[in-house]
Amino acid sequence: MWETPHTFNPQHFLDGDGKFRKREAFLPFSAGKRVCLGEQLARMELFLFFTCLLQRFSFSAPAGEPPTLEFKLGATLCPKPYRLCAVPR
Ligand code: HEM
Repeated sequence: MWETPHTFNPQHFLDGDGKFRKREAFLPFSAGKRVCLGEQLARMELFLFFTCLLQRFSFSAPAGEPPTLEFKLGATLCPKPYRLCAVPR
């Protein structure tokens, strides 16, 4: 389904021209009868939340602490604790 499932790879969502492409395998809000009723609200909130943050801060990994895709297994796959630098722009 995903070309490189264990790697951070934005190309999963980009076509040959670098434009966004929708992938049927991406189902954060589920599908069918039990699809999330709050999807549209959540999408608007996420857009506003991350736009505000990205307009105000530059984010980066602390020196010598590269980001990792390791996770804790539970009801969902939860990222392990990590540190992030948020520098006002
Ligand atoms: C990033 C935010 C959200 C994600 C990733 C998300 C994801 C999901 C998923 C995967 C389901 C299906 C669960 C299942 O299969 O049983 C679900 C169901 C549901 N979600 Fe969300 N959700 C989000 C935000 C919201 C918000 C903001 C609301 C309401 C204001 C909401 C209301 C609901 C309701 C009512 C259901 C049950 C639908 C049903 O079973 O008929 N969700 N959500």
